Amino acid sequence: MKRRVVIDKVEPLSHRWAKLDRYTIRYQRSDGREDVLEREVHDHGHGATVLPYDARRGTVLLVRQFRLPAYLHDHDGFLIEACAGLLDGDDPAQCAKREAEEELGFRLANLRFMTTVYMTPGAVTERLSLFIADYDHDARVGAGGGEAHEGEDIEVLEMAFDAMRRLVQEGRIIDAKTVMLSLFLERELGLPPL
Ligand SMILES: Nc1nc2c(ncn2[C@@H]2O[C@H](COP(=O)(O)OP(=O)(O)O[C@H]3O[C@H](CO)[C@@H](O)[C@H](O)[C@@H]3O)[C@@H](O)[C@H]2O)c(=O)[nH]1
Ligand SMILES: [Mg+2]
Repeated sequence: MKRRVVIDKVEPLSHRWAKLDRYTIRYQRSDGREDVLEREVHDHGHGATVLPYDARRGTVLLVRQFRLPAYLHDHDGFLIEACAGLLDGDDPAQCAKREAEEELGFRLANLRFMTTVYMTPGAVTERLSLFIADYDHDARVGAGGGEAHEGEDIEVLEMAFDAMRRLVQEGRIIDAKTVMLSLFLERELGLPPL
């Protein structure tokens, strides 16, 4: 069978922290005709994210940090999110555990893989792996907060899972991975709607 996609040209537009390339492709449409398309693709690697849950206290751990892209578009920029990070050579589960220690200051147990999703498939190559895990206060390994020398300034939030669910329902948690993880944990716990 003839290939539907042929990459004719890749032009680097910016190769700094992330890579932005302009691709010229020949794409065979479903009606059989061929289109020549230009698409700009952003590549900063893949990532992992985790929502830790303390079943005894009914609490979750989240982070709040400044996100410039949100600030530029109708938000104060301080998003409430699940802890997350770029893989940096680790596999997704190792990455989730490492980021939990760096950003939250907790060692996680019983990490459960939920799914891997494309966050922005029209423009960004990233695949993000989602996990839920257990934590408790005996597994504290540090203050959290992230890597200050890399410009991270992360506030750790601990709240009742019900409070998190309300923030999602009210549209005050609007980070996609965080909303997804809230729904996964809700399903895992078999909770009725709020
Ligand atoms: N120099 C430079 N550094 C950057 C830039 N953008 C981010 N960084 C730095 O790169 C690091 C990224 O931190 P991580 O904790 O590894 O990732 P994240 O920003 O939390 O992103 C995670 O969640 C995102 C989705 O919400 C994901 O897109 C991402 O892949 C990852 O999983 C931080 O130290 C940040 O300061 C940039 O344009 N330039
Ligand atoms: Mg992070």
